[in-house]
Amino acid sequence: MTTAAIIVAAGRGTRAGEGLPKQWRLLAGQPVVSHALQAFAGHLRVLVIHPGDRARAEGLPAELVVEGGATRQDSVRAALEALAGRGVTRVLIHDGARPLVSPALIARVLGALDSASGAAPALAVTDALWTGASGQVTGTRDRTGLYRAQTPQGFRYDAILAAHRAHGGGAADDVEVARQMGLDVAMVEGEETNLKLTFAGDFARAEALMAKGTRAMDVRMGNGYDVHAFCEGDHVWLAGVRIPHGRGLLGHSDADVAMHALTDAIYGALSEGDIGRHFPPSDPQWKGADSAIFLAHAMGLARARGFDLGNCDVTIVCERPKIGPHAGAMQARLAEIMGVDATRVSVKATTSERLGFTGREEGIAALATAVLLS
Ligand SMILES: Nc1ccn([C@@H]2O[C@H](COP(=O)(O)OP(=O)(O)OP(=O)(O)O)[C@@H](O)[C@H]2O)c(=O)n1
Ligand SMILES: C[C@](O)(CO)[C@H](O)COP(=O)(O)O
Repeated sequence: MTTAAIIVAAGRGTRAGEGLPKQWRLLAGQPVVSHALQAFAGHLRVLVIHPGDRARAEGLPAELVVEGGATRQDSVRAALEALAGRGVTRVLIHDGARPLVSPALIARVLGALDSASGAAPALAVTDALWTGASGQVTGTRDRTGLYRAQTPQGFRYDAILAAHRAHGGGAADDVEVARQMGLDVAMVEGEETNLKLTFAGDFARAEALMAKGTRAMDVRMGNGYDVHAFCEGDHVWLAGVRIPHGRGLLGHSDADVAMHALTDAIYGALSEGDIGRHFPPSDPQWKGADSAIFLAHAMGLARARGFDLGNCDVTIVCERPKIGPHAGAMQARLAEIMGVDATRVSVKATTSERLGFTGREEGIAALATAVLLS
């Protein structure tokens, strides 16, 4: 299942006043939209920009950059069209001007999408509602059943693309577009901290929230250890990299001992047992399997629970093959599978000074530690 995250950032931010459009101003040292993009790491991120902002978008963490249109709705439509034919099944549509969206909120929307064609966060209106004119209160309104809509708004991709194509324009958000097409949209609990930067004064509030951390951070740590024996062969797979070697490694899957240790560390951090629980060695379908499947599954479980990888550290114990020349490629491959920046991944190696089974070159061992943050 491929989930795309569309981050709309093609507006001009006129209500926020003079200067750079709000999504390009700095918040905690980074452009506002960069915070929003980072929150969706691991998904196929589409950044929608104004045609004049190409240079500003360079180097931002987005897999696709698309030019938006005159309205928010046009911008979303441009991104949905750009995703056609890419195998996307679900899409999360988020304002680039909401930099404080949390992993837990994203997980709630995705969770609700499992049983609905649309899902979006909202907060019940808690203040009294008035009408007013010329600085005077002119009336009151019943607030029962009224909600403030937030993003990300999540949908089945085909359904929301069809809804946008059929819509005549003028919708405030994608829930309105979806509902006009008869799609059901489930509501999940929004967050006060998930504010949309709209007026100049909102920046100070967002900066303060960032400085103190918007919520208690949940930190989980796990470790993993694995061993595979050498057998006949001409290569080994280690941390997703194929290394020519005079022997192979024995295992039900591709016997990637380093990837298995890391996968177990993530399962450990989630109290989810180990690879054997999720991919039993007795099941023939995993014979010769690419261990990337296991690592991607563990990270998928983590994200479904609102966690992302803080960092991980893998140590491979062997006399040979020499790991140093391959460590960079291993780091890059593990990061790619987990959908994180390579700076969060460390791969190193040690010999055991010719002692024990690794010293006698009977097999390879690997240890890993992973920290998950929510
Ligand atoms: N043509 C547009 C208009 C808006 N947006 C994006 O939609 C989000 C929510 O819109 P809003 O807060 O209204 O942003 P602006 O339109 O930029 O603000 P303003 O109305 O003050 O000009 C923002 O991330 C904005 O960049 C967009 O991608 N394309
Ligand atoms: C989509 C939205 O963020 C939902 O609250 C909002 O409608 C977009 O901002 P705007 O100020 O209405 O353009």
